Amino acid sequence: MKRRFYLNKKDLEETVGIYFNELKDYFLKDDIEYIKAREGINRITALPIIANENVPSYNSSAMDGIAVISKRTYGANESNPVILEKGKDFEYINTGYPINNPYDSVIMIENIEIIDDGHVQIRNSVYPYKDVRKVGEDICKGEMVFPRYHTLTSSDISFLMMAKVFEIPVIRKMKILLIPTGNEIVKPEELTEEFQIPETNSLMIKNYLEHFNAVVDINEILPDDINIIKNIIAEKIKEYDLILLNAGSSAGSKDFTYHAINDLGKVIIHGINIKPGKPAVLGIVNEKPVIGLPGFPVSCNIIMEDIVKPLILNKTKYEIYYDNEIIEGISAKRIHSSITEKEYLRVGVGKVGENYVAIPLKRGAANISAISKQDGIVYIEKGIEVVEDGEEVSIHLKRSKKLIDNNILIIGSHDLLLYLLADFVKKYDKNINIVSANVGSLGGILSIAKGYSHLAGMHLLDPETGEYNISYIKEYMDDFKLMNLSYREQGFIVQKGNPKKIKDFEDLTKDGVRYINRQKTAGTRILLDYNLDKKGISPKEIHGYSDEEYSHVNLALKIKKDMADVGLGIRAAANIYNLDFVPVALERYDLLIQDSFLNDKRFELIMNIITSNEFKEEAEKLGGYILKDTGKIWEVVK
Ligand SMILES: Nc1nc2c(c(=O)[nH]1)N[C@H]1C(S)=C(S)[C@@H](COP(=O)(O)OP(=O)(O)OC[C@H]3O[C@@H](n4cnc5c(N)ncnc54)[C@H](O)[C@@H]3O)O[C@H]1N2
Ligand code: MOO
Repeated sequence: MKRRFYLNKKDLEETVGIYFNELKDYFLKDDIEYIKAREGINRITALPIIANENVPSYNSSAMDGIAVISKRTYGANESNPVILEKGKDFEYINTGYPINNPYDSVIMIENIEIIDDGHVQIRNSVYPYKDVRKVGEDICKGEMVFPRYHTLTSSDISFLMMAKVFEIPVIRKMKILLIPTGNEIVKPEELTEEFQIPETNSLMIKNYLEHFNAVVDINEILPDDINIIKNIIAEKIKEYDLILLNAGSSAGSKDFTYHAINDLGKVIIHGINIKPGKPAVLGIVNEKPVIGLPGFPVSCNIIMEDIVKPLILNKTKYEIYYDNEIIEGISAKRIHSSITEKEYLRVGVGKVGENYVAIPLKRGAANISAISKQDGIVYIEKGIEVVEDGEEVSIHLKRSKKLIDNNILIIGSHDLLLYLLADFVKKYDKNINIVSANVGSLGGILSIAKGYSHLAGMHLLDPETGEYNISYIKEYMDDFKLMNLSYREQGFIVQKGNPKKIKDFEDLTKDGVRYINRQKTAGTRILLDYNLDKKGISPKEIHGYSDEEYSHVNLALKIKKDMADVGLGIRAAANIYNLDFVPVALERYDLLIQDSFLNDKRFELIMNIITSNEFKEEAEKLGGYILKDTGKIWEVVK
């Protein structure tokens, strides 16, 4: 056999690029298996995971104290206490207990004065749902718990249990076969001669790769016989996802790795410009990778770290979490904190222009979703009452900075297509996460103007022109680019069969109709107020006008749970709960784009996704979406 010289060595990055490109189809094909969610630690979701239950599943008390009817507490203050009667105005409850009609709020036991067995007195009024964990606060049934390619952590597993997801599709663990070769190589425990070499690499390789969730089998040691080596590769490649040969990668008279691989398949690269590690052989047999690792342990280890590890991460979409880096960033929100305690604020993080931006996640002690979403923690020290928006903060990262640099921040109005987009983005680049925050359309404009987000969703109707969004944005920005995501149907979300016969805005004022509203910064709220104004209806005439929810899905859930009869929202949210829907408007939902993001590769990816037929088909399945202008861009200059 001819000796093999490997003179045309390439740089490492180029090598990995060429090799991984040849393995494109191998990486694209996911091997999926279904497992018990409770056994899912460290596994990677293979498809989006949808919640089967609301978390929490009922309105529950967040404190020990009394359940009250908030209205009956109004007017209470230091000099004018209000007396409440047990059974009529309040009931004693503990943390976690359900809050049932007619009660809608909780007062902590510390804040009440007990008069006698049947009466208490309070000196502070409470608003509705104070210290109540509302049903679906963490996640609503039908919402996405995780997109595909999410590596499950310990808290994620508990979150899945709460959302009643008991079986999950995950990426099958990679099966790797390691074949030690060499006449002089023997098991360390069986050494008899001085010139024999203990076979120590395989343990190093196996123990290292198991960190990344791989299952590694060690073959018996093969002699330097090309036919024996070839036969084993040909047989085992049917069963394994990757074969590693050790050693025989260089130019010795018995170095058969190159020939064995090339005879059975194809060697893509032999020789890399690194030291140690240069003689590595990177090949493909049966469309699967077969790699010749150099024999010396350090050389072998370098190829493991720089080629085999990224290969496993690419194939299985496994994400490595780190939690030790501290970076400086700015807060995207004004945050009030307790002066007497140090607060651990969980945040999503992204890099917008030159700044790292920290977006506060849900703060409640019960909001497990915030652990799943956290990129880092900002500690707000004792004695600090307020962190201003834009103020510098130190962020203690919980995920690797390299991945956080890829995060796309979308702040603004809530829309279900953003979940779909998050999953598609993962599908095409597992290293990109979408971090979204729901602050309403107006909040979205501000987040772009202040440099806190890459994209912002909005749907703001200008009643004077009938145009969407542009006139509102102009109040804050002179030059900007706006892109259409979709048109969507807005309307009255009502109980199945529309028992209260809601057809128009006038019907909201009818006796016995309980309305549920959206928060003031929401485009949907503006749509309501615009219509009320046009029809001369005063908000006071609408029962429940001051009850607010922060998303379409949470609003629909309240109607499903019979906590309200009607609310304004999108058709897709009504569909999730099989509620009825009375269309009111077809509105334009756009994404405002941060300047520095326009020429970003990630923006190109988003464009490619949303204009694809695959995305459109999935979007239309949700109901109420029309994607005729999706991807269209409006450019506004002063
Ligand atoms: N004429 C040339 N000779 C060599 C070159 C070269 O460019 N021209 N490259 C050198 C470099 S660099 C390296 S690295 C080694 C790699 O050699 P191989 O991958 O072919 O490995 P072997 O020759 O079969 O073994 C070398 C050495 O590795 C240790 N070894 C092998 N298997 C194991 C194992 N399972 N456990 C522990 N240790 C192992 C052992 O010490 C072997 O002697 O080639 C240079 N030669
Ligand atoms: O390149 Mo070798 O891997 O120096 O020992």
